[in-house]
Amino acid sequence: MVFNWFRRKFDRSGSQEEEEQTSANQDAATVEDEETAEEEATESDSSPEASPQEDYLAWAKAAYQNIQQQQGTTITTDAPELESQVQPEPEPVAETPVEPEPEPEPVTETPVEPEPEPEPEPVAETPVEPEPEPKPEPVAETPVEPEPEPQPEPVAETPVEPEPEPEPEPEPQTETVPAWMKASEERQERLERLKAEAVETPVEPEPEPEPEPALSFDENFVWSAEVLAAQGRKPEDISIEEITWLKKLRQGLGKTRLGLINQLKAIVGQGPLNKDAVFEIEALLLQADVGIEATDFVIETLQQKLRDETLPPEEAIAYLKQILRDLLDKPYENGYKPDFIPEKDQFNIWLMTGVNGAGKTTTIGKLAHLAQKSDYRCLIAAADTFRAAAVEQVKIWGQRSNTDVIANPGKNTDPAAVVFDAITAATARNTELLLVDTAGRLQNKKNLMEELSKIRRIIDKKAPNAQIESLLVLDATLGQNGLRQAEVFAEAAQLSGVVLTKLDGSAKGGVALAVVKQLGLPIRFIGAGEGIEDLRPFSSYEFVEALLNG
Ligand SMILES: Nc1nc2c(ncn2[C@@H]2O[C@H](COP(=O)(O)OP(=O)(O)OP(=O)(O)O)[C@@H](O)[C@H]2O)c(=O)[nH]1
Repeated sequence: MVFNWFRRKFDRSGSQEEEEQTSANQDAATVEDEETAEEEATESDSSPEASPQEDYLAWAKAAYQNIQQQQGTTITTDAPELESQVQPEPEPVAETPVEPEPEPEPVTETPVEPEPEPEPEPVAETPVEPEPEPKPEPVAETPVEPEPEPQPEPVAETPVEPEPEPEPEPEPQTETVPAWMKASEERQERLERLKAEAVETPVEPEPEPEPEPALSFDENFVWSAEVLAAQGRKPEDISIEEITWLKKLRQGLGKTRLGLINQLKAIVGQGPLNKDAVFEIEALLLQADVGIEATDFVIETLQQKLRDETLPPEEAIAYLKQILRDLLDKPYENGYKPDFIPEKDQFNIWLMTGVNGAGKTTTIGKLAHLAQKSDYRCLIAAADTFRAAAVEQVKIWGQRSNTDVIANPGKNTDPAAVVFDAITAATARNTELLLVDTAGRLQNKKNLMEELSKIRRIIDKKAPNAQIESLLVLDATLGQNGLRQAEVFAEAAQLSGVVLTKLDGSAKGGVALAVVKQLGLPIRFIGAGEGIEDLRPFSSYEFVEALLNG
């Protein structure tokens, strides 16, 4: 079954929460009437005072059964066992946190791939032979690396390093680089890119778009179901992809949430905020990289409310959530359209900008995959010609997402020329979404502006009727530093919004609020992992729930 993420329904305002909750309760009751009469469900049905939590639980069960049916009952976990798991409040979730798969990544070997096919085979050979076969030279094949050293895979992000092998330093690699490679900066960059690539390839062997992997009726499932129910969704409309994503989002924001929620609960709900409380909240928010402007705004708004009314902690937190959602949705009041969906049967061009390393290429691959899955005709333009390696990297993601890539094989080609070619190809193929990779590392703002505006000119001339959007890709782990870089892009490109990447495992999830407050841009997509499925459209409701709900 194809699930269209672009057209997925979700509540943006969160303002209908109560209304939706009632409707969720009704839905749950209806399904229970029709479906198997589980004791629990019957209880909540018959009790006119069923707590919202019980209702959500019933709703979650109905959704769970529905997904089971969709999947031909491949899921094993028994619902009864669930009761015991779900009753406890979401508090202790803390353990589940982050690192969805602390795989040790057998990165080292892969880098040499000249054309790392999306197929898992190349990696399959390399890994440590399970059986010490009597074969003569099992190891001999792997080391045939032509150029870069077996290398230390410094890949800063993945601190997983299985075994610090004999070569611990990231430096030695510089020494061992052949002289010809040191010769030019371009070569150095190429080497860097190969290393970066090494991180991605191993992701391959993971089960990718598999829909069935981790579905069990556990606390995460119930949490996800509650989030969906609160947005007015019906149990029969829920897709396993949504549950999988919400779980990932919640786990990804685990670190940030842990740093916030318990302390906040303890502080708010004690009446008007005194000086100490203000300091504490300020420190908590700044620690989560919410930024000064957004932090001030949040505290002021909260303080105002708490001066007017005495709220118990739960209500104070609910109000705080509302403040955060309003802040995240603010750009829609300032001219940015709330829906960010490529128009079907029209030509849409999305320019992807951002500094190298922010996750631009990965995002393009994930977006292409999302577009393919949502039934769009998609094409990628490899217009980051500033770094030769970037083109190869985009091509790999093109293969992974089954999307053609238009590139110019020449060196130092004009990016605008690549865009020109890509538009020609897109027009001939009746493409609906053209994703354009652009250079992130130009020497200065002037160059960047010139290049982006040249690309825009070409697009305007060659595709005057296209719907053009410009997205800035930002690395959440950089927090405030990333924002500084972003300001340059915000000036250079007429941005339509931001893609926030690497939210998984970052304790700086609050940077989303800083992005919106400081740049005035809406967040359009968020990335919470390196896999092709790990990027989804942004929902302020779901984000805030993942940030502050147990
Ligand atoms: N954990 C995590 N890693 C990510 C995410 N998005 C991207 N990455 C990783 O970030 C690293 C850099 O990603 P790229 O897509 O190459 O970034 P880029 O430099 O902007 O792309 P180029 O301009 O082609 O260099 C890679 O190792 C990605 O796997 C994410 O959401 N979560």
